[in-house]
Amino acid sequence: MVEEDIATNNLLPDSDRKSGAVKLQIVPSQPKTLSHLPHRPAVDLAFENLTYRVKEGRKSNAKVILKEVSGRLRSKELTAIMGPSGAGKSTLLNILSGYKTTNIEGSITMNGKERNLSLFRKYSAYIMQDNQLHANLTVEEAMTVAANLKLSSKKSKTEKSLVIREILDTLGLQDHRTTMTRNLSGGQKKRLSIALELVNNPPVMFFDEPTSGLDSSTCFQCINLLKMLARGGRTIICTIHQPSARLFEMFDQLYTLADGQCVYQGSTKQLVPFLSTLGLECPSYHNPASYVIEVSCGEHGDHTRKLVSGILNGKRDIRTELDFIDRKNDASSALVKVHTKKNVNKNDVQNVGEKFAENLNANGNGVIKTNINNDIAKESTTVSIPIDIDKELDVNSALLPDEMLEATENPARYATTMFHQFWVVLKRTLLFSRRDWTLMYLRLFAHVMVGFLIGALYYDIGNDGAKVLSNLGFLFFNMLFLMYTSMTITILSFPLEMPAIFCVIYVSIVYYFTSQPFEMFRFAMFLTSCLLISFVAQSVGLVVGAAMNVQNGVFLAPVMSVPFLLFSGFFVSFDAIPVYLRWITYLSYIRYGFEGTALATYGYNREKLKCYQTYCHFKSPTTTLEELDMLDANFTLDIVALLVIFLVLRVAAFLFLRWKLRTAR
Ligand SMILES: Nc1ncnc2c1ncn2[C@@H]1O[C@H](COP(=O)(O)OP(=O)(O)OP(=O)(O)O)[C@@H](O)[C@H]1O
Repeated sequence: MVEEDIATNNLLPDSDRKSGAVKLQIVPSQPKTLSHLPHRPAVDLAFENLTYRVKEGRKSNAKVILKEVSGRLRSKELTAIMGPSGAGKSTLLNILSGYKTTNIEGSITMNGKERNLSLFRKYSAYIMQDNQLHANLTVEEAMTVAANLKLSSKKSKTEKSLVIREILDTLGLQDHRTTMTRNLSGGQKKRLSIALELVNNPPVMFFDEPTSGLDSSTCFQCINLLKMLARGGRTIICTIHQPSARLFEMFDQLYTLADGQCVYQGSTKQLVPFLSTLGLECPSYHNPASYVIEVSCGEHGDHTRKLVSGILNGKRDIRTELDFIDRKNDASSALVKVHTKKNVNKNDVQNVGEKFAENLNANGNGVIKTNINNDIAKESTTVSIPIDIDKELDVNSALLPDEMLEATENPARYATTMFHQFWVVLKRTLLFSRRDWTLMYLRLFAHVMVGFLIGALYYDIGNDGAKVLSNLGFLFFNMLFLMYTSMTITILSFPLEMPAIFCVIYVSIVYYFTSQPFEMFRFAMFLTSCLLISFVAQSVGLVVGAAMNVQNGVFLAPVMSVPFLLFSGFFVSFDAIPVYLRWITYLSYIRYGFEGTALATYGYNREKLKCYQTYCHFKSPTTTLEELDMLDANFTLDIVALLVIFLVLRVAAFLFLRWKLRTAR
């Protein structure tokens, strides 16, 4: 990563020293080559008459969030999407990135052709504001997971390590490769988010407020990095809230929205002259970025309509001064030309002015003053930055020339097989489990503690004919304990962890201390029932976690379990349940688990229990099963039922997740 060395005054030329200016030297500290990444074509994006509506309340009420906006985003350029709060920046970014796909009208093209969404998703990355990093992985581990998921499994381990090393070097994270991601600074986290996406070498990268939460120096480094990525041939688009003048001038292009319409599209340098053509003079020493937001907010009067028509709601693109004064071409026909012309050089930024040139006069605005200059960025800042960005940040991005796009148009959607992805994610999950203290040790502690407590409470009752009812209470408690410990943890910490080990430990402790029959097959049956209850309960947690938010889930999952507990056969035997309610017992997974453990302990011709009193009603295990209406029960059926419920719940969890993702779009 680029590092800033603020040189002391004595390193400055005499003139600067006298004026008190501090020079900021940008020193590239790392080699910047990304030559081992997969090759990708450069991608230009264009959108035309984009309208986005959301339904509010009754069907007839549709809120229009984007109103027929057009625009173009080019490779090799760093584009900022700016605008007042609520203007529609995030909405536009979500639509362009393919994150939102419904209720959209208008067209989006990729290198002049209609966008193929699945191809585009492969070629683009969307880095959200809150860095979605896994706290319990080191930088290198996180990168390895990304490389294993995103790079072809044909690539060897060494090749993948080379890619990782190269990216970490370029982004200045090599020294932090063994640091846990939770310990990284804000700027480093942002860089790691970018590094993780770079593995796939996406030619288009979207950033939602990449500078939020960063101090000014880190903001500068972050935007510098984005610029470096753009210079490598990528199309970099980010939303940004009122950047400083210094930051603003680092962007190549600006796309400004106000109230869902485009009020400016063009180079950052042309913003002030353009506004001036409409009679909006940005005062000297005023940040142009602030000024355009102020204008968009209506602080200088209502100019939105004037700006929208001045820029043709994004159909115009102000790249050079010529774009204001060229009256020869008709705007709409010029645009049509761009969209239909087959051999247009999409990356030729120099030609764009011509492509989008149109008659400003149509809007009743005169020729601009060409010498208008807002030089706040140059003169009011005491820190000048002598950086030749194009030279310093020369990144070989491994992007393909345009003509090779055809050859790569139909790549497989994922670089690796589903099984391989599953394996990588499983390994990562196991690693999390090992490292997550609360998840691992607290749960282990809870299971061991409760195991010993139950062992002490029900000590040696399993073979006592006088304590059979207590023993049944113990069997039922097992169901309760395993159900709640497995269920709630998945609602809270989606995705699933491994409840099996804890279940085995707990069951071994309580089985021994409560003196259940010491026969291997009975223990195996007991353990199988308990394990399946854990898995089923965990799946209930997954369904609830996938279907609703944590607050509702934590409340609803236990509440929803109450009927299953009531109909488990412990509180009311099957025959005593009203006929019209009996069907619920067939859905009660607790019933199958309880029945399984009861059969394991009292079924299969177990010999009579010991009796230390004159009369023990439950001396014969058959009597117990008879009282529980389990004489005809079948252990295999219980296991099959639990397996079916488990599978149904897993499928339901998957469907809920898919539904949730779809509705978010
Ligand atoms: N699903 C929705 N239902 C109703 N209104 C919505 C919905 N999504 C977005 N909006 C509205 O659309 C407008 C644009 O929202 P968006 O999040 O794109 O704004 P923004 O420019 O990114 O704002 P900010 O800078 O504050 O994040 C807002 O007024 C918002 O309330």
